[in-house]
Amino acid sequence: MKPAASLTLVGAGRMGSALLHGWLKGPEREISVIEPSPRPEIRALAEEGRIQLNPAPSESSIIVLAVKPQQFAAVSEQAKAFVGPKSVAISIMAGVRLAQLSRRLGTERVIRSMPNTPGAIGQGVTVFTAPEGAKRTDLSAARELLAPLGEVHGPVDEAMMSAVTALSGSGPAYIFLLAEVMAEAGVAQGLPRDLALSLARRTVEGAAALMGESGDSPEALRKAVTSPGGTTQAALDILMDTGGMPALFRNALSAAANRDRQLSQEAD
Ligand SMILES: NC(=O)C1=CN([C@@H]2O[C@H](COP(=O)(O)OP(=O)(O)OC[C@H]3O[C@@H](n4cnc5c(N)ncnc54)[C@H](OP(=O)(O)O)[C@@H]3O)[C@@H](O)[C@H]2O)C=CC1
Ligand SMILES: O=C(O)[C@@H]1CCC=N1
Repeated sequence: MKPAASLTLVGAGRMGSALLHGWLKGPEREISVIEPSPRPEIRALAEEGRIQLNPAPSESSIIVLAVKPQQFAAVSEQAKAFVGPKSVAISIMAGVRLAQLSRRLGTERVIRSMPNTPGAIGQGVTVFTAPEGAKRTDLSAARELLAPLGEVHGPVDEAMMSAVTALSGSGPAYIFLLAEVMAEAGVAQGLPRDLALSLARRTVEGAAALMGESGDSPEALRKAVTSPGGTTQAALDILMDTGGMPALFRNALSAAANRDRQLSQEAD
C-alpha cells in the first residue's frame, strides 16, 4: 500500500498555490493537493507527477488548511479524513483560532500560522502560534514546512495573530497599492502611464532590495534620501502630516485586525 502523503494541502487558491510553489523549491517531499476547482498550473503540476491532485483520503503527516475562513466549517468535515493520530494540522486561515481548529478537526495537534504571498519566491515572513504544551516535534514540523517560504517567527502568543495578520499577512497588498498610487501620481504629473508604472515598480523593488541588503533601518534609509529643504522633504511634509501615512496605516491595520477578530467569531 502507498505510504500516507507527507503533506496534504487543502485549498490551492491564491495563497495555497503560493505556498505550494515555495515548497516545490524546497526539499523534495510527497505533496497531495485537495482542491475542487484546480487552476491550470495546479493541474499541470499533477500531470508532471510533482503533486497528487484530489487523492483518496488517507492519514497525512501534515495537513495544511488554506481555504477561506468562511469555508472552514464545511471543509473541516472533508479534511478530517486526512487527520490521524500521527498528523499535525497547520492552518494559514485568517481568524480561525487554535481552539476552533482543534474542535473541528478532532485533534489537539494544531498550529495556526500567518504567511504572506512573497513566500512563493522564498521572500515571505510567517508567524505561528501553537497550543500550550504543543509537542516539540509539531513545532519543528511547522518551522520546517514554513522555512522554504522565508523567515519564520514563533511560537508567539495567539493574541498577537490579529495584529500579525494586519501587518505582514495583508501587508504585501499595501506595498502593491503604494506602487499603484505612486504610478498614478506620476501620470498626474504628466508622465506616460507605461513609464510611470515602470518607475514606480523599480522604485519599490529597488528600495525593498536596498533595505534588505543594507540592513539599515527604514528610518535611516528614508533620511538618507531626504536632503534638507529638498524635494523629498516637500513630499514627506504631506505624507507624514496629520492624517497622512502614519495615521492612515494605524487606522488601516486596526481595521484589518478587527476583521480578523470578526472572522474568529464567524468561525464558531
Ligand atoms: N491571499 C493571501 O495573501 C493570504 C491568505 N491567507 C489565508 O489563506 C486562506 C486562503 O486565501 P486565498 O488563497 O486568498 O483564498 P482563495 O479563495 O484563493 O483560495 C481558497 C481555495 O480553497 C478552495 N476550496 C473551496 N472548498 C474547498 C474544499 N472543500 N476543499 C479544498 N479546497 C477548497 C477554493 O475553491 P473555490 O474558489 O472553488 O471555492 C479556493 O481555490 C484564507 O484563509 C486566508 O485567510 C493567509 C495569508 C495570506
Ligand atoms: O485578506 C485576507 O483576509 C487574507 C489574510 C491575510 C492576507 N489575505
